[in-house]
Amino acid sequence: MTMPDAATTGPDDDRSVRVERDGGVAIVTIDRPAALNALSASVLEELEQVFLELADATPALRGVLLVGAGGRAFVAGADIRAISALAPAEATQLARRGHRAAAAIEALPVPVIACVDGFALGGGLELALACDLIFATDASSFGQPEVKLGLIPGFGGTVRLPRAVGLARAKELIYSGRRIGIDEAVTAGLVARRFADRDALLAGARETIAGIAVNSPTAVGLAKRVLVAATGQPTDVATELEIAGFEDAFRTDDMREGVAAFLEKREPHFGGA
Ligand SMILES: CCCCCCCCCCCCC[C@H](O)CC(=O)SCCNC(=O)CCNC(=O)[C@H](O)C(C)(C)COP(=O)(O)OP(=O)(O)OC[C@H]1O[C@@H](n2cnc3c(N)ncnc32)[C@H](O)[C@@H]1OP(=O)(O)O
Repeated sequence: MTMPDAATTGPDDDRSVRVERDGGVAIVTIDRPAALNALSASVLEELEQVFLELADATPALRGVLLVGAGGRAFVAGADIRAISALAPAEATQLARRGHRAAAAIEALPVPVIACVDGFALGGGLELALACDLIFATDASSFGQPEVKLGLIPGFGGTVRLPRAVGLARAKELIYSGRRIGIDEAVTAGLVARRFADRDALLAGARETIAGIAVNSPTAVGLAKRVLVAATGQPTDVATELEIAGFEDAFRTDDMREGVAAFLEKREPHFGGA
């Protein structure tokens, strides 16, 4: 898939996942508003491909905003119509496809911000949890309602939701399947920043990426690699992962530049190598 820029995507574009580049920021839009951006097999495949290809755009790429089209939902879950036709083995295959898309997001060495405006449910919340940060508008709601369909989360919710909100709250949300609003989502630590509306949300997400982009791209990428790999691991395993990342930082030109700039009392100029 070639990486289209804003000029090559338009209303008649049949992609379910669109990518627009704006300087160092990529905006990835899931565009199935008639189904509240529900995740189909092709959306999952496109998401994985998009994020794998964005890896080739670094270090010029400094951050990604993941958004849902239509103004009512980020993503309202896996496509229930499609799920109804699945055999168990097919469901497993598609869940693995979803996990691959999440892995591609976590492997991208730049911050990915899920910009939620509306519903983030089931696979939609799980997709947001694979991102580095969840920012949301006051109109947003979140939940893992799979048990209401006789299912369980199949896209990492039982792995990442406890890490975000703690095991007890994750259990209550997954067992009850209830939706929570923005107040509870912020209190629970699920949402990092809230905004009055979509414009403020996207502006705030860009501001956060700009604030990170002044730092060494290699250091930010190494920090993400360690945080993704180490979280949830036993302490001895996690500390070894951090030590390996710390050692890798000493092999970078950015580290030399950062230390030299401090000692020479000047601003660093990081090349991302
Ligand atoms: C072969 C392809 C397979 C693709 C599937 C991929 C599976 C693998 C992916 C990884 C595994 C994911 C595992 C995940 O954990 C499982 C799930 O996500 S299960 C789904 C969880 N989500 C939900 O249960 C939410 C369902 N939606 C609702 O509850 C409501 O729609 C709402 C969000 C509360 C909004 O309600 P309303 O405002 O009343 O709006 P409508 O209900 O009328 O919705 C408008 C329109 O959108 C359609 N729609 C909404 N959600 C989905 C959905 N999840 N899948 C498909 N379609 C959806 C809804 O049917 C309406 O359409 P219309 O009737 O107008 O045609």
